[in-house]
Amino acid sequence: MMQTMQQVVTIAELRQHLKEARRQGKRVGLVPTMGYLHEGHLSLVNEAKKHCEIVVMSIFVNPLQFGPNEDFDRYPRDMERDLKMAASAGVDFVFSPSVGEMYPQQVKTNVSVSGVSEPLCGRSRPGHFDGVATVVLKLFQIVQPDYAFFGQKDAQQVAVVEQMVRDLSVPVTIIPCPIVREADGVAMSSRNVYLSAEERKQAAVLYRSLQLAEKKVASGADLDSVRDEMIRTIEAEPLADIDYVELLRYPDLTKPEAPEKGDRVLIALAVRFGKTRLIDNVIVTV
Ligand SMILES: Nc1ncnc2c1ncn2[C@@H]1O[C@H](COP(=O)(O)OP(=O)(O)OP(=O)(O)O)[C@@H](O)[C@H]1O
Ligand SMILES: CC(C)(CO)[C@@H](O)C(=O)[O-]
Ligand code: BAL
Repeated sequence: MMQTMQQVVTIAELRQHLKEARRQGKRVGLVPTMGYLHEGHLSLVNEAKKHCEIVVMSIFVNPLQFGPNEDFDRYPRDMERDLKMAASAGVDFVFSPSVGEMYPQQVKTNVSVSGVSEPLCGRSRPGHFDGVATVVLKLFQIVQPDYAFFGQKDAQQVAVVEQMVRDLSVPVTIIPCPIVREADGVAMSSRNVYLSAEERKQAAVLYRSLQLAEKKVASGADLDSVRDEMIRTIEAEPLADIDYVELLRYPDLTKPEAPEKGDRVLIALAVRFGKTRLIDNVIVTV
């Protein structure tokens, strides 16, 4: 019989439910999100259901990972809609704590992963990955999942979480999941709702530039010249304002002199359209 989904807002209550599930020998999967769900999030739930009998989705807009001038206050939120979508995707528990439940006192502990947190979004959003690592470790402590599911759209986030799990021997298996895209190639993202019609149209250049680069890198082209060509392609759209375009070895995120056969290269970008900052990437094996 299909179990009905439950929304849980306290750590204590969630722990109680999961203790019972674990006692029955069920595997627990965690899908961490910030809500305002779309097909990208639901693909993580689908994957989780393949591995686990119990799927927990967290919905929490984590203030620790937003800079002072970022969009924490205006981040899109719609819990009613999210609950309906999560239920029809087959989530068992939505964990949606308040900020006060997660952080009842000023947080004095910071989880900081050096190296992989530093380039790309780490450079543009100082402190962001400390906030991510801290909340993800806290969610792991609360849920104690067997598996946790993360989208490759945030490829650097996957690298940071995997490094943290290895370094701290966290007993969880991380499953990275492929990027889900709209028909024109734009990666699904909660922040796409901020885009005007014209910005949304021009945003299709991001995946076009990634596809172009993917082909060139796979056939051994020089990485700096691929980067230059991507920048020219993106800048042809008048509303696109580049934050970064980088090609780095994955998952250590170091700059390869010349990639060797078999190396994985992350081609990553962050581009602003008006006030909206979009990220996207592809990973190519040379
Ligand atoms: N298009 C997508 N395909 C696959 N996974 C995705 C996609 N978009 C988000 N995810 C994953 O869902 C999880 C939760 O992400 P989050 O709630 O921040 O969504 P988001 O759409 O990326 O939001 P944002 O607009 O903040 O970037 C992350 O692991 C993220 O990588
Ligand atoms: C993993 C995460 C839920 C932590 O707040 C967030 O960074 C996200 O949505 O990718
Ligand atoms: N998925 C990324 C979360 C953030 O932008 O803060």
